[in-house]
Amino acid sequence: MKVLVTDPILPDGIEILKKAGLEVEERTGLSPEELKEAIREADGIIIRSGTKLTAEVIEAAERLKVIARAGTGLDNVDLEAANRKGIVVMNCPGGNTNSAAEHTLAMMFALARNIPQAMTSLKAGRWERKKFMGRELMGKTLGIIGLGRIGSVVADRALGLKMHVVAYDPFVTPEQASKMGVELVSLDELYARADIITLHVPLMKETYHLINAESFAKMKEGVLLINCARGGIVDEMALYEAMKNGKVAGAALDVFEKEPPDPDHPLLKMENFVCTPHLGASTLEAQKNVALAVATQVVDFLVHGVVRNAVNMPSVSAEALKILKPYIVLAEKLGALQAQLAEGPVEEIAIEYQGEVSQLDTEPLTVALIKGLLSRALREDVNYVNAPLRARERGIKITESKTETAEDFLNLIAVRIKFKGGDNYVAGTIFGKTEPRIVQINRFRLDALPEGHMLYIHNEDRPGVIGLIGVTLGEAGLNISRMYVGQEPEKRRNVILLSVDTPPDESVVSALRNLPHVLSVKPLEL
Ligand SMILES: NC(=O)c1ccc[n+]([C@@H]2O[C@H](COP(=O)([O-])OP(=O)(O)OC[C@H]3O[C@@H](n4cnc5c(N)ncnc54)[C@H](O)[C@@H]3O)[C@@H](O)[C@H]2O)c1
Ligand SMILES: O=C(O)[C@H](O)COP(=O)(O)O
Repeated sequence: MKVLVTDPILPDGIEILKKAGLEVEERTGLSPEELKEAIREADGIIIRSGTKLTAEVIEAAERLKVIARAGTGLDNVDLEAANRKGIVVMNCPGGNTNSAAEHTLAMMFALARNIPQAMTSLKAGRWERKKFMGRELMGKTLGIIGLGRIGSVVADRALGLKMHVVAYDPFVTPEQASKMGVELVSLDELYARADIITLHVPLMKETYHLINAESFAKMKEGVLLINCARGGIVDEMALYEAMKNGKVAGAALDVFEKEPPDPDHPLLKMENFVCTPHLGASTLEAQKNVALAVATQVVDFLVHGVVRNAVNMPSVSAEALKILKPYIVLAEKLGALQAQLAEGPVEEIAIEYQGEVSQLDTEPLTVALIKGLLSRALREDVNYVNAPLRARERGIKITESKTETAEDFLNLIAVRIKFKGGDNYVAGTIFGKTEPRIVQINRFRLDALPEGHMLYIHNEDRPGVIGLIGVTLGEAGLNISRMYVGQEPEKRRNVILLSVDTPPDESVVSALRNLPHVLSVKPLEL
């Protein structure tokens, strides 16, 4: 079997692959066309952030079984395309955490003491002691957005520097944060209080341009900004404007929306702009960790059939998978639904398996449910193997119970979650042998296929409301492919679950929210 390696990894990893009898083809710097050609005959591919595995490239693969990322971020892999082709996608989270955190600290010091600018000036023959007046970090407030693996290491080191640390992470509880010595605050409070802001969230739909003109307006005058997470989280043109008008006194980026950035990128011309070419994980230690981990994982999978750190596949035998698959899909969707309905960090998940499903091995279902729930927050860092661990790390209590009969269905998976300030109940079943259905959301009974872009609407049960919703969506060019209505007759209230062909944007959602008798509207992705 052949493994294609399209970004540099250390020879230690290559050795492991070869020793296991795998043929290795190392080809870095390929154009998309060359990549399509090279991937055609590969059984496995090892990448870092330099290789873009788009749907088109993945489609070209004829016998690819595994995509393995020597590192963390998987935003350069089209997961949907890999899922469609049944290709296992795995990463090596953790191996470069320390290096990425240390790079963030290096950026913070560089900004606070103008080190790169002062060095450039001195090398140009100048001696400008007055110009490069710096600031101390001790006593300053560091605002961390994303208190995961890297964010927590940055917090720990910053506390050692005697800084105050505040953080925003909607998926972390105040108790977990305070155990780290960090005060959990809202995003607006972080903007208002932080002298330095650093980003440690994955790049996904929800975090794209998270830092934009509006956010800069809420920040302190003279704030410093660091992004060692992913390009695209910061709107670079908005940053340029904020630096030009003095709101941001300095910024340090290790990552760019387009890598490498165009040479005439306006930020590259700013004196108070510090940058590195995506070096967060570029240390011998981190590269050794990820090279060894990625090669061992690929050998384990291709040679021994063992899956580790996969983000898109449960670890069950092929036989059992046939029976469990529809329930795995349902459980994961119930988890994703609960994650999107929750109004705060999840504290408890109680899962009840009723009827036929209670007789099966429900462990992979519970794991899939937790993965569905946590994927909203952790994306590439949660998989079928580590989902329970990640839930435990976050202090989420999980209970599982089974009853042999289900009142109205042959099988039912019911999930109640408690979050700060409330709880939600959802239940789903499998119709026939394979069709997942959501049959209850809180008090509302319905019969909905959980798939794609959906809108979850609460409304008063009055004539004409459904018509108005249809017209509003129609005027926005959104096609309703399915509609489910659940009723609560005593309170004359409905829930409506709509499937739409394309994701509704914020203007459509707010137009729906403003309709008479509509109580709430939530877009969902299932
Ligand atoms: N510059 C580099 O070379 C380098 C190296 C490693 C990782 N990274 C990047 O850093 C990112 C973070 O890595 P990690 O290992 O800490 O991941 P992680 O999954 O451990 O942590 C991410 C945190 O972000 C939080 N989060 C998710 N959505 C959020 C939102 N909208 N607002 C606030 N918080 C949110 C999650 O709850 C989680 O705690 C990776 O996704 C990767 O893109 C960059
Ligand atoms: O997500 C990661 O692991 C980092 O961004 C490292 O990327 P790299 O492997 O391309 O250095």
